[in-house]
Amino acid sequence: MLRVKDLTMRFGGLVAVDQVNLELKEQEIVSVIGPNGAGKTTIFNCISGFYKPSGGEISFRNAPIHNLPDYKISKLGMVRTFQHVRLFGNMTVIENLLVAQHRHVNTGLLAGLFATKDYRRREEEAMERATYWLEKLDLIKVANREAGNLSYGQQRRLEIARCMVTEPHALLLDEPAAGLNPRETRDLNELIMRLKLDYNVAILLIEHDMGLVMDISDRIYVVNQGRPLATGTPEEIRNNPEVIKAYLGEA
Ligand SMILES: Nc1ncnc2c1ncn2[C@@H]1O[C@H](COP(=O)(O)OP(=O)(O)OP(=O)(O)O)[C@@H](O)[C@H]1O
Repeated sequence: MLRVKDLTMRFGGLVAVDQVNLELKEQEIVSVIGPNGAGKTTIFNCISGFYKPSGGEISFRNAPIHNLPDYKISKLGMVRTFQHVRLFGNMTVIENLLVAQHRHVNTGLLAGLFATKDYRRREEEAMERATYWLEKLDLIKVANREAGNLSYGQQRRLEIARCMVTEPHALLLDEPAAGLNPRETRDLNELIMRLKLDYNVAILLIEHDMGLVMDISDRIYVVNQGRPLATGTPEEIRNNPEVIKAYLGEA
């Protein structure tokens, strides 16, 4: 579904990502791990169209995407969350989910002005999807609260809901467990598994919580100083001497 070939990203003289290859298949959970500053978020920014890569190729569902801007990539069905929550803090929870869908589906201005039948049907469907995901993510009781007033854990769930209302094929999660307590992390673990199994979403994950990574990943890529270091199953990665050295070297 997603193929990254020889991805390179330079910032001036700094090579933040150096010839990284990566693949995400249907219904897979794949994690990208590595010490701080390894280049993980930069890889995500290139894949999701926030940065234009300096080199390499990225394809999604057999179409090249490395020259596309972020909004076009999300329309193709690949959406992401951010390391630092980015919601519309002054809008209500439900409004955040409706806006996400408006930006995704092109509803013409005229159709909106004249409230055509087709427009009303799409509005209803958007509301149904929003309600469905609020229930799934235990946010229905706060549907009318301003997003900025939610607890941190709720905001992180809302970010995932905001992705899921667009019914994506692939979901990129940037440190979803950061700042969560152990119970919230366990719920997140369960949720990510459900997204894969029940909604057929392929998931690419950046995460520092090794318990979560080892538990849910089908495969793991390790990057160090922008370069690929190892790839394999959780078991293989856990026992890889190069990986152990890279992590211990950091400590
Ligand atoms: N926009 C940018 N301009 C210049 N340098 C950048 C930019 N974004 C990232 N970098 C640099 O690229 C390198 C990789 O950063 P990146 O944020 O991708 O690492 P990371 O693995 O996601 O780190 P962390 O685990 O701390 O989030 C770092 O040296 C960083 O300073």
